[in-house]
Amino acid sequence: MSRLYPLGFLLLAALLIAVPLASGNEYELRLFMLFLIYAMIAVGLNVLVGLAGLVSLGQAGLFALGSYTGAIVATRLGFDMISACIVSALMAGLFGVLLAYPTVRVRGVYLAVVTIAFGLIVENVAIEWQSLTGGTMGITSIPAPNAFGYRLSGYAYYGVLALSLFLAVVATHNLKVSRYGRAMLAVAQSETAARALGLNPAAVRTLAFVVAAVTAGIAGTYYAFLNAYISPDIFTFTDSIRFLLMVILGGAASTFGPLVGAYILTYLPEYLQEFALWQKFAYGAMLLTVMFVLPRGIMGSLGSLATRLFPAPRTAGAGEGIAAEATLAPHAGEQRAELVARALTVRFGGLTALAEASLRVKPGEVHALIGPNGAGKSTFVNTISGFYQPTEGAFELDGVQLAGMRSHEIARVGLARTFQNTELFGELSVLENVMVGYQQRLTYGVAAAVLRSPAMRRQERDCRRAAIGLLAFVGLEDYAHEAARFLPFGLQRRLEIARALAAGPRLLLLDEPAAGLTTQEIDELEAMIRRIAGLGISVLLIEHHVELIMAVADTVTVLDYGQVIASDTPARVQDDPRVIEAYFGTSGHGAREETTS
Ligand SMILES: Nc1ncnc2c1ncn2[C@@H]1O[C@H](COP(=O)(O)OP(=O)(O)OP(=O)(O)O)[C@@H](O)[C@H]1O
Repeated sequence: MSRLYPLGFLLLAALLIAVPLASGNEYELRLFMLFLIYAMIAVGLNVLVGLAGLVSLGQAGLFALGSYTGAIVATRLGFDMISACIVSALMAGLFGVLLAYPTVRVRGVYLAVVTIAFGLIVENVAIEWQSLTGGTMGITSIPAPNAFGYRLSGYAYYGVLALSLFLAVVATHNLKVSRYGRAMLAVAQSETAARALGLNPAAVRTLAFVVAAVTAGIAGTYYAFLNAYISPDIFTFTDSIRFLLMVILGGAASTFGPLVGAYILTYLPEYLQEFALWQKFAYGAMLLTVMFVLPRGIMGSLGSLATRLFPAPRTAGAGEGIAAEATLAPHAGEQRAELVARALTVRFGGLTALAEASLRVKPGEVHALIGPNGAGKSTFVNTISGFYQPTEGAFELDGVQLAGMRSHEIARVGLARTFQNTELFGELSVLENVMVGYQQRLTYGVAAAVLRSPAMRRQERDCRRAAIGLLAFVGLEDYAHEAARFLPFGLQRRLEIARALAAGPRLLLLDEPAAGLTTQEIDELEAMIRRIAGLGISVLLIEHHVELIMAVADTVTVLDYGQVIASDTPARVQDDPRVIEAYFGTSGHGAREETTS
């Protein structure tokens, strides 16, 4: 599929050049320029909706903000169109940050309501703040499009719009295939896993909101200059719905989809005008039909079809990968990590899930944490990885105090984890899942991503090669381009381990990695844990599978009712009467048998 993108960009450029040559009159050209402006909004909104998975129904508010800002600085301060665009981009970007803030607490339908409220507020401010906005009369006599003191002719202005749209499509596409696009997709699919890999969801979502806001703001200023007149009734809630529909109809997350959606939703109402009475009905019915037949939008569905017809090889290119040992050793080999938890207490209301639990994972060892159901193992894991905050107590990794840190900050210190119920990014490929794990080691910025700078390409290449090597390490190189959700369960568990390793941890926390695996898969897991430990990575293993623990653990700590009742070598622990008592309620049985969870 990626081979088709250059062709798509070429086709888009050819179309943008051909249209003004082919358009018969000024009205046609003007309508096409309106489409270019709407397409710009849709392309930016696609980053928010398609990549970050957030729904905004307030885009008309940002469009209005850009329009009014541009119109005000142009009419009152004499700014030319380019300077007006810069001011409105900054203004809209600022509001993008403000709009992103509620996502810390609300998502889905609640976020949609917040964005609707924003759109309504902008509309009302535009009506009520008469001295600035002209109230319902709006702002008239906006100067003709101009740049650097020169007035732009109709065709020159078309050129500016076409170039801006083309650059917006290229920039958002580059963002999509960079670490930022991957981060957005990852956060949208599993925020928990993304945090555990060191991604800050708030920052990722803010970037998506800012991109969507800035493009809408610039489009707004272009609109004001095209129309020479703006008023509040041009930016209604219905427009916000239309912008969102452009993205969904064209194909959310696809590079060219929003253009197709914007084209249809700009021209369709025009074509349907002759059916006066039936116009709205026909419009709605057509949309419904398309969405029913093509649920992933037009370009999204075409993309899926192309992938089915011309499937890419599932496996990664032979010899492309960097050996996992080379990727992991510099981070783990030199300094083996020590985790120390001191008197950790976690209470949920009246229930004490952990009671002054202390534990020390010695540098380079495999340390197993066991205990009957409800003993507090998951609570311990979730606490030291930052998903729960301890009520009391402290814990540190190589002397760095972790208590009070958030999960993504702890991940960045060098602790990576897997999950009891696997938390993969299901829609991403197996390779991309591991590349998200590698994310923290990439250092290029947003500008480098948008421009596809040499540094960005080099780092991406290294990331890809390291990810392929890690897939080979866990035996998944043959599934590199398969969507993660299609992997059998046993392989999903392995993928989670590869992804966690990609983060370059010094301590790897495996939460019941053997649950649901076959005997053969457990044997392979055992070998894998040994190899990981062999690289100098300390491992904390939460497990019920006694045989596995006996085989790989250097130390076993036993929890019961939130308290540590034993911590010793596997052999000593399994003969400890308190442990036998905890597991069987009597000291008469041996604890050698495998327990079940
Ligand atoms: N978020 C939570 N809110 C309230 N109580 C919780 C929460 N998480 C765990 N608990 C309670 O804390 C106690 C310890 O649970 P935890 O899940 O840590 O045990 P576990 O040893 O991991 O059990 P299992 O082997 O079944 O996974 C249980 O009584 C559980 O009900």
